[in-house]
Amino acid sequence: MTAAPEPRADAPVHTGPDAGVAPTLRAPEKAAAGVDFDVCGVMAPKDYDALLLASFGGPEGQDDVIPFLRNVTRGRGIPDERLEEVATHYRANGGVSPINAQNRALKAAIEDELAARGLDLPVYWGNRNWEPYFPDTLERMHADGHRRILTVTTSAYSCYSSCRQYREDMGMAMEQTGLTGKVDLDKTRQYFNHPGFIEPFRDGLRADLASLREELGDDARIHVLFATHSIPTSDAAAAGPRGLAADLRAQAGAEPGEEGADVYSAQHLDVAREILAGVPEAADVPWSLVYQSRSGPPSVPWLEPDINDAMEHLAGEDAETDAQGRAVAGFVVVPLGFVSDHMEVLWDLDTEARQTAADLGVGFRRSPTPGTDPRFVSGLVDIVEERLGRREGRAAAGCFPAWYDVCRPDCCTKVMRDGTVRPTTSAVDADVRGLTEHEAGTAPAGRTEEG
Ligand SMILES: CC1=C(CCC(=O)O)c2cc3nc(cc4[nH]c(cc5[nH]c(cc1n2)c(C)c5CCC(=O)O)c(CCC(=O)O)c4C)C(CCC(=O)O)=C3C
Ligand SMILES: [Fe+2]
Repeated sequence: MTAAPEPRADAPVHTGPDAGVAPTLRAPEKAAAGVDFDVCGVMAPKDYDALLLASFGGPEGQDDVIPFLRNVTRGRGIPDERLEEVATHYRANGGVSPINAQNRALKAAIEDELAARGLDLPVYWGNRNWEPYFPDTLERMHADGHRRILTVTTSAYSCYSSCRQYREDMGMAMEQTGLTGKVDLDKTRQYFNHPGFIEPFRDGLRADLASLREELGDDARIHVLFATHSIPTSDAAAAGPRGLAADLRAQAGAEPGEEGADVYSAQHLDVAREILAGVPEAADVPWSLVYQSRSGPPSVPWLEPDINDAMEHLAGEDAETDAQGRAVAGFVVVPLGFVSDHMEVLWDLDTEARQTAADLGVGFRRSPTPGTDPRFVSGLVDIVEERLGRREGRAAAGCFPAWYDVCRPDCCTKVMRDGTVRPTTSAVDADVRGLTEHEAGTAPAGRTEEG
């Protein structure tokens, strides 16, 4: 048995939206004519005939909880004790995840926005882990006559769980339903850096800082925690297209394993800075990027520090005071990793982290996620309009350009425990294995890869 590594409790502390070394992506190369994507991952506009809102899914009652958790963790070796533990989060809420109601509301908001723009594009909803499942939704869409489907997911960043796993589950659903080759199934770009995703967080941070200052006094030391989902460090290292993490490390001077040395944490740091750049009231407030909702065996390293460990480190008995001799008096938590206030937010932040703050005797605020904020909804529809060829330019804030419509070679790869690589949609992996990136641009999009 190898001992599990000590969890890291401290997070690098930053002040202000200091840009650091801005990473840039490789200069785009243009693909050969006649293909519908180029090496930069921009897909030529298509006349899509339906939208698929793709999400995680969640249980609708106590009887659904364990079957849902088995779906989520199938084949990934999450210990039963962890499932029982996570089940209690859902059980405390009547066995109901808030995520389905949130997705119904988001779907309705997208429909309204499409209608307001005169776009006649029916919206369907499907999930990875609960009803309505992808295969059922895709069969329905096909039966309703749709052949060119554009998917919008409720996941903003790049990593296996937030991007590729969606594409794989859609690829599996296409094979399972026999729709491969009969239906075009594309996916919108990851939108972590779209202004419509970022702006709502600014309002939340501004309001929560003000309210915490009102409670604690203007001189109180406040620390902002930008919280996202932890992932295995191996997933973080593999996030984004092949080679990009190495480019980032070279440009940012970060060592492997350090914050910003992988695409996942670099995207989050950049969004944190962009949120701060729009909140002058937070200019002098120290902040950190922290992680939540770790699972999996302790022997497998995940991104750290955990939010609770970081709070303890920053505000516990052994914490250091600042130059004015002040201890941390309160935390504002900005859940920048999430799209809606689902169970991971309600439990891990509003229940656990809030309790940690209470135990430490410090103030606590948790800012809202974008949810159905009109700016967020409008941003998603802007991205849809990009893909329909109805919109010039691809809005993107911060130091990364607009992300890829078509995932780049080896993007967020994960080899399954049984050694297989699963089919995907919206990617070029199979086509470029063993080829140069440029040659990849001549291969047809959407082919499946064999393990
Ligand atoms: C990056 C990321 C996001 C953010 C991006 C996005 O939003 O997509 C996310 C979202 C979510 N994660 C969710 C729930 C769960 N995630 C789990 C497990 C895992 N998540 C992972 C990563 C992520 N997860 C990983 C690497 C695992 C372990 C391996 C695996 O099994 O893949 C487990 C299993 C039990 C456990 O926690 O160990 C559950 C129940 C819900 C639904 C909440 C609700 O019901 O309201 C949502 C939106
Ligand atoms: Fe990806």
